[in-house]
Amino acid sequence: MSDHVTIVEVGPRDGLQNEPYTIPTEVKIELIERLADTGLGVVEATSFVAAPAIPQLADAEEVFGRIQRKPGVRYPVLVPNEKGYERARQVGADEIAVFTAASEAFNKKNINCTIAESLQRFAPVLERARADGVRVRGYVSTVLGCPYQGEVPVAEVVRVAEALHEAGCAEISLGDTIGVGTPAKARTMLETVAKSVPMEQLAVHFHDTYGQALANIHACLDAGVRVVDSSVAGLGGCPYARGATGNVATEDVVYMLNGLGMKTGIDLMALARVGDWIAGELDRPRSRTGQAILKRS
Ligand SMILES: CC(C)(COP(=O)([O-])OP(=O)([O-])OC[C@H]1O[C@@H](n2cnc3c(N)ncnc32)[C@H](O)[C@@H]1OP(=O)([O-])[O-])[C@@H](O)C(=O)NCCC(=O)NCCSC(=O)C[C@@](C)(O)CC(=O)[O-]
Repeated sequence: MSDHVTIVEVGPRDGLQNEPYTIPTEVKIELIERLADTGLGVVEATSFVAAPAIPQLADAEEVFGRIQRKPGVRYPVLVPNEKGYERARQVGADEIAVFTAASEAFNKKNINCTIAESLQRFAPVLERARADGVRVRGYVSTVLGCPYQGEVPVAEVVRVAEALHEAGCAEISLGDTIGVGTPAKARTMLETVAKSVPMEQLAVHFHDTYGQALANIHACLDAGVRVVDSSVAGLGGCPYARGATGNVATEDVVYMLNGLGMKTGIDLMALARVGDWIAGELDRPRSRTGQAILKRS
C-alpha cells in the first residue's frame, strides 16, 4: 500500500465559510497563496454558491481571479449547480466539487433540495465538466450522523457515493459533518463504501467536534484511504450543521502522518507559520501541533 497521503486543504473554503465577520479578500488570497507555498498539492479555494446562503464567500470571483496559481498545485472550488459552474469557469477554475448528503434533512437545509434533486442538478454540471476536461470531486455530508435526523444508515452513504461515482466524480469525499464519528464506525463506513467505489477514489473529511478526528483518520488510513481533507489551524464548520466545530487541523494530521512514516510533501514548520498567522487574523485558537512546534522553535 502506498505511503503517500494527499492532503486536501479545505481551510480557505470550509474553514472560512462560517466565520462571523467579513474577512478581507486580501486575507483570503494571502491564505491560499501561503498554503500553496507549504508543499500542499490541493488547496480548495472558495465556493461559487448563492451569496445569501454563504455571505462570507460572496467574493469568490475576486478571490479566484486574483490568486497567483502555483504550477503543480490544484485549486478546486465548490459548485452547487450550473450557475455556480459558469461563474467558476468564467474566472478560470479547472477543478470543481459538487456536494450533497446522505441525510435528506441536512440536504434540504444546506442546498434546499432532496438528495435525488441534487443529483439531477449535478448531471448537467458533470456533463459540461466532462466536455471541458474539468475534474469533479463529489462530497457526501453527514456520513456518520446528521444534526437534524440523527443516525444515518450506511446504506444511504453507499447509495449516494455510488451515484456520484457513476455520474463521473473522480473522487468522493465522505464527510463527518458534525464530527460525531468514532474510529470503528468510521472504518466500517469507509470499508462498506469501498465495496462499491474503489478505495483509491475515496477521501475522508472529519470535523473534530468530539476530539475523534485524528483517531478516525488513523482508522481509515489502516483501511487503505490515501486522501484526507483537513483545514489549517482547524478552521471551519458548516453553517447548516448546528454545534459542529472546525475541521481537523492540517498541522495535526501532517504531524501524525510524519510519525507514521507516511509522505505528504508538506513542510510542517511552514504550515504551522501559516496556521499561526491566520489564527491571529481571525482571532481563533492555534492547532495543537502548530502551537507546540512554534513554541519549541
Ligand atoms: C444550492 C442553492 C443555490 C440553492 O438555493 P435556492 O434558493 O433553492 O436556489 P434557486 O435556484 O431558487 O436560486 C435562488 C437565488 O439564488 C441564485 N443562485 C442560485 N445558484 C447560485 C449560484 N451558484 N451562485 C450565485 N447565485 C446563485 C439564483 O440566481 C436566485 O437569485 P434571485 O433570482 O433570487 O436573485 C443554495 O442553497 C446554496 O448556494 N447553498 C450553498 C450552501 C453551502 O455552500 N453550504 C456549505 C458547503 S457544504 C459543506 O460545508 C459540507 C462539506 C462539503 O464541507 C463536507 C462536510 O463537512 O460534510
